[in-house]
Parts: sequence; structure tokens; C-alpha cells
Amino acid sequence: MNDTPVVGVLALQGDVREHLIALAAADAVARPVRRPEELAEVDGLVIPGGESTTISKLAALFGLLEPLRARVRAGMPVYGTCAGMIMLADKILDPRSGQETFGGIDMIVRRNAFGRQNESFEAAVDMKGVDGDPVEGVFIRAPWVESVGARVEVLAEHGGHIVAVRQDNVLATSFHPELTGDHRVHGLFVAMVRGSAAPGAL
Ligand SMILES: NC(=O)CC[C@H](N)C(=O)O
Repeated sequence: MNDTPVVGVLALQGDVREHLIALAAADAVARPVRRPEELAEVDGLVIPGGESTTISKLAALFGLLEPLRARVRAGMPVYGTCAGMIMLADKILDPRSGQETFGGIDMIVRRNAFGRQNESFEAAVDMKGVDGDPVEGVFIRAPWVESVGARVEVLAEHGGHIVAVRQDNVLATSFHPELTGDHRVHGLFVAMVRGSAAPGAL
């Protein structure tokens, strides 16, 4: 791949702009993705935080559910934050009726596990694959990971709960690095897109 990968941000709902800025700061060409034709043109994709039930509905409406599932299966690197993490789980513990995910990580997530909007918090999180100081984890109605399959690498925990994981080409965090101005997690993802951060090497 050339040195500057093109990384899309799924732009159906959620904090799209913040991810576009963080990806550009991490040396990717970043662009919003709303249509299957746009999905076909990116080397990697970020699924932002927002509301997973809304993202699920809009993805079906925009004809993106199947094309996106197919690209994840084909090995396209994908990174989901918060609602994006939920969208990448093979299973949701407490889904709304009809709520679908793209899947990609053999895990079960619990939505809103850390509490409601007014219980949002920040915490220092030590994350495997991110050198130096802990990352500032911003948790907003965040999910946690209840359980993972054998192929899932746990990258971070907070309060005894799994909050960052990777399975092969798919990365997910309960928290929102795009809101902190610290672009190291996006840097890790861009390295995955470039093919320079192999699974198990973190
Ligand atoms: N900040 C977020 O992305 C919140 C996620 C939200 N609780 C959901 O279930 O989708």
C-alpha cells in the first residue's frame, strides 16, 4: 500500500468530524463514507460513537449492512469507538429489538454498561499497542465487553472490565480517543491499515 492510506469514517450518525480530524492528524487521508460506492474506495474505516441503534437502522437504510460485513470479512481494517464498538460485536447482550451489528469481533458487549449520560467520566487507561503515558479514556454511556472468544486480544481494561480489544483486522474501544487531541490510538489504527501493526505484535 502507498504511504498515505485512505481511511473512511462511517458518516450516518455520531461524532464523524472529530474522527476525520484525528485521522488526518495520524497521517491518513480521511473522508466520510455514506454510500456503498464510497465504502469501496477506502482502505480502512472508522465507526464513530453515537447511538448504535440509530447507526444500525441507517446502515440498513443506506444499503451498507451487507457490503460492510463483506469488507470486514475480507480483511479491511475497521476501528469502532463506543457505539462503533457495539456495531463490531458479533453479539449484543441487551440489543433493542431488530438491532443489527456488522460484527467482526467474537465478543459479547453490554450497552450503556458504565451508566447513563450524566455518569460519563474520564479515566487514564493503559492500552497495549500505545506507547508512553496511559490514554485519556472518555467514557460516554459506554459499553463494556462482557466476554471474548479465543482469537480476541484484550488491549485494555478499566475497573475490571474489558474496554479495548482487537481481533485480526478489527479494533474497538469503549472510549473516545477522538475527543482528546491525543492521536495515538488513531495512529495505531492507521498503522494497521498500512499493514505495519500485525495482530499479536502489540
Ligand atoms: N457515546 C456512545 O457512542 C454511546 C453509545 C450508546 N450507548 C449506544 O448504545 O449506542
